[in-house]
Amino acid sequence: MNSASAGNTAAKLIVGAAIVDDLAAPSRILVGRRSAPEALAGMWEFPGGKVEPGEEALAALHRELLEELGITVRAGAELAAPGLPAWPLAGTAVMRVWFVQIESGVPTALEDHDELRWLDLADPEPLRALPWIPADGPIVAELVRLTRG
Ligand SMILES: Nc1nc2c([nH]c(=O)n2[C@H]2C[C@H](O)[C@@H](COP(=O)(O)OP(=O)(O)OP(=O)(O)O)O2)c(=O)[nH]1
Repeated sequence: MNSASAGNTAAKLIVGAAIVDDLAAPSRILVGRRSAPEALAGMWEFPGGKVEPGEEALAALHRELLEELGITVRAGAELAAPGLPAWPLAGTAVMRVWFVQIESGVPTALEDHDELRWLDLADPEPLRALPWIPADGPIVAELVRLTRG
């Protein structure tokens, strides 16, 4: 069993994507506003979703991005939680996040989102100011720290 599937046995594993314009020199990120369920509607997130039983984390990320946004991506480094195997979310859920770059497709809100937005990483205030799912706050802070240069 590898570390990705091991993480799935202890807690519900979610995967998310920090979709950047260029993995080598990220200057913009694409974020999504949830349309469902009702409790999360209107909040912004890293597109992604639940890892299915027996599924590898990165395979789940590719599947979710194709289903939700109609894109294929190249995955880069993990946006890791310092000192933790994954970012804690509400309840027992945890999330692993990877930087990805679009390989094909035009991102479109096909399901789970009602708005997608590209935001500048060099001017992170509008990014920070979005009403994120509360658990994502520390992830956004780490994203800004890593990409600000
Ligand atoms: N995708 C995503 N989910 C997040 C983030 N932050 C956060 O707390 N979550 C939570 C919200 C949900 O409770 C859970 C992800 O579930 P989901 O509804 O996106 O999963 P899914 O697409 O597989 O949905 P489904 O099969 O249950 O319909 O993780 C985030 O940044 N991205």
